[in-house]
Amino acid sequence: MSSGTTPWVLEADGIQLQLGQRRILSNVYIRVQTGQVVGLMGRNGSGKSMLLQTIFGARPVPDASVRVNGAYTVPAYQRPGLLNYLPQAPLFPDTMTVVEAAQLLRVDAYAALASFPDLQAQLPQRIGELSGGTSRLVQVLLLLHADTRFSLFDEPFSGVMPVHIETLSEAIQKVKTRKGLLITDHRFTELLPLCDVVYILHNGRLEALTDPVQGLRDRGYLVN
Ligand SMILES: Nc1ncnc2c1ncn2[C@@H]1O[C@H](COP(=O)(O)OP(=O)(O)OP(=O)(O)O)[C@@H](O)[C@H]1O
Repeated sequence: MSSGTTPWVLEADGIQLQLGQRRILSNVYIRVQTGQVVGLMGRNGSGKSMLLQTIFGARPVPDASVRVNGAYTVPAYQRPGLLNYLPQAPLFPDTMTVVEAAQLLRVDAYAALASFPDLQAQLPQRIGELSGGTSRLVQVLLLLHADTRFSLFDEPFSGVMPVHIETLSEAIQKVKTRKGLLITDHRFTELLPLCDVVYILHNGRLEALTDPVQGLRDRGYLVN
C-alpha cells in the first residue's frame, strides 16, 4: 500500500458519551494522520477504550463526527481499507490458527512476523494455545501489517515481554511511514518515545500535550 505524498487525516469531533449519571467523554476532538503515532494516555476508567470504539464505529454516540480527509465517515469500519482496531479483549476465536487469522486480514503472516522468528514457528498453532503475551503480540503484528490507512490499538503491549515490546516498537516505526496509528497503553515509558502526538484524557476532556513528558510528570503519570 502506498499513502502517496499527501497524508490521510482521520478526525473525530464532538464526541460525547454519557453512561448513567456519568459523563465519560465531553466534546472530544482527536486527530491522527498517516505518518504519525498518536498516543492516548489516561487513568484506568477515563474512557480511552470508549473513545477508540467510537472512532472505529463499534459504539454509536449521538452527534459524533468522524471524518477522513474532511469527509464524514460513520461508521468508519464500514469503509474498506480505512482502519482496523485491536480491542482489549481477544480479537480472534481461540480455535482459529495464526495462519487463518492472517488470511482473514489478507496479511502475509510470515512477513508480518518476520521480526520474531520464534513466532513464525507458531503459525500453524491455534490462537487459544498461545501464551497470553504471544497471542497479544501476534494480534498486534497482524493488524499492524494489514493493508489499512489507520490502526487503533487498545493496550497492544499488554502482557508482552519488554524485549518484544522493543522489537514491536521498531516494527511500528517502520509501518507508520504508510499508516496512522492511535495507541493507548499504560506502558507510558515504552509508548512515549514512539509518539509524534500525545493526548491525555481526564474528566472526559481530551487535551493535546505540548511537552508530553513534563505534562505527564505534572499530572502524576510519570515519577521521573
Ligand atoms: N457497559 C458499561 N456500562 C456502564 N459503564 C461502563 C460500561 N463499560 C465501561 N463503563 C465505564 O466507562 C468508563 C470508561 O471505560 P473505558 O473502558 O473506556 O476506560 P479506559 O480508560 O479504557 O480504562 P482502562 O485504562 O482501565 O482500560 C469506566 O468508568 C467504566 O467503568
